[in-house]
Amino acid sequence: MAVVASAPGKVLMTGGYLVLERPNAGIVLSTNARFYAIVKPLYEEIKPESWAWGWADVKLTSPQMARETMYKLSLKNLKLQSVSSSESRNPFVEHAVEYAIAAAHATFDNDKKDILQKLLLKGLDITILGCNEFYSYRNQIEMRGLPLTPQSLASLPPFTSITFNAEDSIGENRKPEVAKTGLGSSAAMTTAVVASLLHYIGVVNLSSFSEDQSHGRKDDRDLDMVHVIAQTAHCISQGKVGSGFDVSSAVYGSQRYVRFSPEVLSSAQNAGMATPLTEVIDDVLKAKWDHERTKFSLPPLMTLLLGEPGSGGSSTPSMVGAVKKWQKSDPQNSLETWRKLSEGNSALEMHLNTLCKLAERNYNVYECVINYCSLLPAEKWLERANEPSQAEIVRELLGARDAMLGIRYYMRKMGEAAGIPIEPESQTHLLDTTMNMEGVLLAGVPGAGGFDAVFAVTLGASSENVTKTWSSLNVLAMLVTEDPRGVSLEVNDPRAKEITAAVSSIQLL
Ligand SMILES: Nc1ncnc2c1ncn2[C@@H]1O[C@H](COP(=O)(O)OP(=O)(O)O)[C@@H](O)[C@H]1O
Ligand SMILES: C[C@@](O)(CCOP(=O)(O)OP(=O)(O)O)CC(=O)O
Repeated sequence: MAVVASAPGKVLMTGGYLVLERPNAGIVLSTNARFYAIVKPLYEEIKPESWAWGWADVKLTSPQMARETMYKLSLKNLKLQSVSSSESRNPFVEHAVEYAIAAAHATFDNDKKDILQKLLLKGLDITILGCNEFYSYRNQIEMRGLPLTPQSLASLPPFTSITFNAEDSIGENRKPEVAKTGLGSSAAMTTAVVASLLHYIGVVNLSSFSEDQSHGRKDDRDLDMVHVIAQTAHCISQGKVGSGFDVSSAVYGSQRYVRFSPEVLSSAQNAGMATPLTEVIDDVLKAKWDHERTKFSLPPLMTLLLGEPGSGGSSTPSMVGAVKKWQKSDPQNSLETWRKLSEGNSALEMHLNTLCKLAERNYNVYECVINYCSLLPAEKWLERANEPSQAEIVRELLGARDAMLGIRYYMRKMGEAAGIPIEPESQTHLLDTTMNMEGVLLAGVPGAGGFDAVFAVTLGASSENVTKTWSSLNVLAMLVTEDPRGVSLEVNDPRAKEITAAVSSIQLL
């Protein structure tokens, strides 16, 4: 029957660029924006001619891109061949399918391989769906004459069609193919496809990673398999080995992340056309995956907000290229800037962790401080503390703010030196204004920076006012919140659930 799995999008709060090099850490928050993959057989019965030819049919549907692609999967070498036009191809999903099936071959005994063969001969029908939050709908909202508010976003049907950026604006340093918000759609998409397929063919059992059973999980071995296959597929499809924080958070959820050594992927990168895929995946599975993942979540009563200033996103690979070029051309200054950034990242992490501990130690005092700070601008926070335990919490809040200001300063510096807009002036203005609003702890450009959505962390109930002020500043507050869950097995096709949710949210407006 149909298997539906989902994986979340992310916000890299600290560690942009630095996380590309071990042992620098990045703090990544996973979000409620999820990518879904639905896998089911194409045919009820095995088609007799498939037996003879050793090919299985694979159909990939992306309703939001109005794309439907047919492939033939060779059961001999496990490679996919498209029988549709080349522009509708999706390398992320193609690699996800090939590697997931190769993982089965690398781990199954002969009996299981026979069962797999029969299952594949029924064909694979794969549908991929990304939540609206992954994509920019500003243009549609403006065109429909709706206000730039989260309520307007909520009125869009779930899994709305994606806007493509104009062709003449795509390319180096400019805009990506689709108008995206920067939540990591390709990583979440690849992970969701790998998870649903590995579960469908029986390589993993994700039943304990469904929403209602997520407390009783025993170990992460099945997730580790999803991670290795999704990470390999994502890197090979992108043609580059990034830090992998986006795939890691798509698999495991919010975390503090230190990257894997790129060598673990060398056999996949160096594989020639003739290298058997099973061999490649066997090597990758046996490689020494040395990434580190530690639990991380925002302290209580803090809310992650994302605001879309409206320029259709930035192209990350070209920004990474520029930073690497600058590191080579000016090793001394770049090292110094990275050192400062690394200090700022550690300081922010430390203050947030301390705040979690203080909340645990005395929740009442913590709640009281957060509530009064949520009504005041930061410079008034300490004035209001009337006992040492309150002042202790405020000092941590102010420490987190200062660390963020330092991070922003050095990120801007790095952008200027590398000649790329990591925190462009328009974003600086928006972030400064946001950080001066009542109840805002911090704000910044996530990940690689640029013109993607900005993030803010707000205290208590202040997020509502921030959202309103953003709207008056022409910034669209997105319907994104932190959700620490990683991969999840879903009970239903999300379109059924989303319709119910959309109807109730319209009734609320
Ligand atoms: N719903 C979708 N259907 C098919 N492909 C998608 C979908 N969403 C995203 N993609 C693919 O992912 C790419 C965007 O990935 P990427 O550039 O990594 O952006 P992001 O920052 O969101 O990860 C798109 O160009 C497209 O190829
Ligand atoms: C520069 C980076 O460290 C962070 C990029 O983070 P983003 O969150 O901006 O990523 P995209 O989803 O690709 O836009 C590169 C990396 O870590 O791989």
